[in-house]
Amino acid sequence: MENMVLILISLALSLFLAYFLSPLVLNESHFGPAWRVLRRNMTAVMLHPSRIKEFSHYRRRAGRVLIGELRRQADRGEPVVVLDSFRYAIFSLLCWMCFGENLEEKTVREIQRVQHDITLHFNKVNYIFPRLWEMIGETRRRREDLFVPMIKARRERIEEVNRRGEESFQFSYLDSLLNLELPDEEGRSRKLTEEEIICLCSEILSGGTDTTVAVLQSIMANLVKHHDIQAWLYDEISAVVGDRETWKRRPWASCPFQGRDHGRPTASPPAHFLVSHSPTEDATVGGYLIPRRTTVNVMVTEMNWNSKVWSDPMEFRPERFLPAEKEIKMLTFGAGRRACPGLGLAMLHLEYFVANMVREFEWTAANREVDMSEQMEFTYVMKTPLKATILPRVR
Ligand code: HEM
Repeated sequence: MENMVLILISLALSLFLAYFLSPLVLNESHFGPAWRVLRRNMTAVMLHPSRIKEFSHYRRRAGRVLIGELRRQADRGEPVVVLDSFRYAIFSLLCWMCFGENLEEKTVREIQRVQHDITLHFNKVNYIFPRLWEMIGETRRRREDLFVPMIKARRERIEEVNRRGEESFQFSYLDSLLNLELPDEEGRSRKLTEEEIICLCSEILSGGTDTTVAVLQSIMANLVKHHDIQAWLYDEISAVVGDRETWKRRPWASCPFQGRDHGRPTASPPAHFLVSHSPTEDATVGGYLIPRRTTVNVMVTEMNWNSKVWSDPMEFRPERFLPAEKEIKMLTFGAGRRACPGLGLAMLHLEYFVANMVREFEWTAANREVDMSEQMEFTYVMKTPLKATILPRVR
């Protein structure tokens, strides 16, 4: 009887979540088999390494914004609290990549507020917030009010570019979505609706911001804590700066960023679980049968904390990721067909921002202890945001 009640409650909760959140996110079940076309568009068009290179001027601009903001805070002679500056820099960069225009700060901040509220609704759903439906409706309207004019303007801009035969036109994710043809059930093709485009742009903004920001803050906290490693990294950066090829030949310079398959130099990744997975056929893993359609939650943090897999798993020891030592023992970005498509971009952004911040400033702790304990928000974040004293380096 008790089991029956639990099953009914779970069912009701699932329907509730599906119904209430569907206006904000669209998943594989919304698109059916056409979802593969979208995934290909994201990995092979938007996030392909050659495309990522094209966004380098946005990266430089975001880097300047971040360093400028940190410098302003440091000039006041007070310790800097870095979280908001990190979040704004990463978010603006993703916004420019998504919408293709150098959006003004005011617009970026408005989009940031809407995206933040969407994330908040996800968290509040856990407590079945009474005004949830009303709030979701309101957030959805605000998001539409912001995104629809940008979509329209972009559509017109593309038409104008085609008419004039302009060549130098900066690609954006939005362009790829406006171009896309999805197969429908009758074998014809269709364009994406405005609502679908909004949700897909929103997905990349929320998927790429809090995750990267959580890792960025944790890397900087570790460099503040381990001054010797920061000094070593500074020497490496100074030796290779401006020379991407040399950087590539000196893999130890990238160690704090944990190579391709990792993502966080501390013991836990920003998501403690992957998104739930489910095998389409019976499978056997490590001698255990996983029946078809079982919900599988992969506890990635447990892997990182496992002392049978890692020696001193809680220690910050970037050298463990030197190529000679490196093995794939983590699933920070997931694996398989639903693995994170933003892996390459996230690693690049982390390298870029950390390298610039270490090159510009010497970082020391503002408090005696850097508290590395975590708490759950959209991702796992530092419970006490990093506060540091930064001194411009004399070059
Ligand atoms: C350090 C940064 C990041 C970490 C640790 C991270 C981690 C993850 C993880 C664990 C998943 C679920 C994978 C699975 O269940 O197998 C995921 C999915 C996803 N990530 Fe990331 N991510 C990061 C950055 C990014 C960036 C920069 C973007 C986009 C620009 C992005 C976009 C996405 C998207 C769209 C999905 C959903 C994929 C799907 O449902 O098929 N992520 N990420």
